[in-house]
Amino acid sequence: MSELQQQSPPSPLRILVLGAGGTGGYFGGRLAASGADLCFLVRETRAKQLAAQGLVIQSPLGDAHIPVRTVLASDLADQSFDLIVLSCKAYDLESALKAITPAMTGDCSVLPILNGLLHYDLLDTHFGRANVLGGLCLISATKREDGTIVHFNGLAKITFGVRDKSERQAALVSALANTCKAAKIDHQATAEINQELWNKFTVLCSLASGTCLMRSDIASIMQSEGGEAFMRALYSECLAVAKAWQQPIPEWAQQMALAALTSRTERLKASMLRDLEAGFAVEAAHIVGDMVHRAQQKGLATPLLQAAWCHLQVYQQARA
Ligand SMILES: NC(=O)C1=CN([C@@H]2O[C@H](COP(=O)(O)OP(=O)(O)OC[C@H]3O[C@@H](n4cnc5c(N)ncnc54)[C@H](OP(=O)(O)O)[C@@H]3O)[C@@H](O)[C@H]2O)C=CC1
Ligand SMILES: CC(C)(CO)C(=O)C(=O)O
Repeated sequence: MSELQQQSPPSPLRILVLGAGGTGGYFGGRLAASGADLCFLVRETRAKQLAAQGLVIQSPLGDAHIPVRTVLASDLADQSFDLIVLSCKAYDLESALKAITPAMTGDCSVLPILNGLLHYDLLDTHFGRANVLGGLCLISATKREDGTIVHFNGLAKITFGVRDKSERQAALVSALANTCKAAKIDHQATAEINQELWNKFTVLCSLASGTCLMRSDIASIMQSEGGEAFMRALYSECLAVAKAWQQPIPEWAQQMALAALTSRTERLKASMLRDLEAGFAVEAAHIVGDMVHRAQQKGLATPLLQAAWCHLQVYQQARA
């Protein structure tokens, strides 16, 4: 546990989770199951589903069937929260921001757990940088059509922290860490969230670009001639972008990333590929497009990322 957890937190934390999908449903469900003061902000179809059957999680870490509280955006105005966890897809950000705005009163802060970085500009503009924590999660999970949250492996970790020094936010981070601890959720309250965000952005962007271009998981890519060199070259392009943006990826994080990106045993694929295989919208602009644009702004050539970005745009055009 980090030094941030030493401070005295507001307790119990009143949490609103926007979205009860793969990530929000999993982590919010685990928190609710432990007795946390938590409510899901959902749309009508999901509200009906959750009212009828509760939140159902299928996971190697334990199946669960949890009665949960929900609220619609139209009924949010009179309720107050300490923390809003934002777990929508990037392409839903505009509607999500509109939905949570009535609840962003008093000392309430927002913790996004989306992949990527671009949403921070939007959130800072809407709610003020001092009210926006940094967050990410490591998990492979999806919401099935029947509403069940299916978690694919044993990894389910959430990482969060204060982006700038702030005692108020440090206390909130500390309270959230305690709440996660009580729910036995693997979590990390970090003083280095900006670095962690770049560590994840670079590995996720490589994984999404590589697995979406090849329409296959990492272990299969490794079986092809040049597959490992391809994944390493993709990651190198992302590392160069991180360095140019003054957030070089530390050696230990590079080693961990490369172990995952070149694993011969893990059938690892990005959630973006799962969405693409299902014919759904993808967060291409938010992840791969953003990395390419950041490279361009620093005068860097990223031919492999560019190929993935073109490929994903073509998918989106065909889908439209
Ligand atoms: N799934 C994974 O394995 C991982 C995903 N991530 C990242 O986490 C983020 C979320 O992904 P994931 O949880 O998979 O996404 P999902 O699509 O599974 O869940 C998002 C949920 O947000 C809800 N939502 C969107 N807009 C609104 C709104 N205006 N009001 C209320 N609810 C809303 C959707 O509701 P509705 O059902 O009504 O559409 C949906 O259920 C993404 O950035 C993703 O890249 C990160 C790590 C792993
Ligand atoms: C890399 C991974 C699986 C880690 O959570 C992820 O974030 C994603 O696929 O979206």
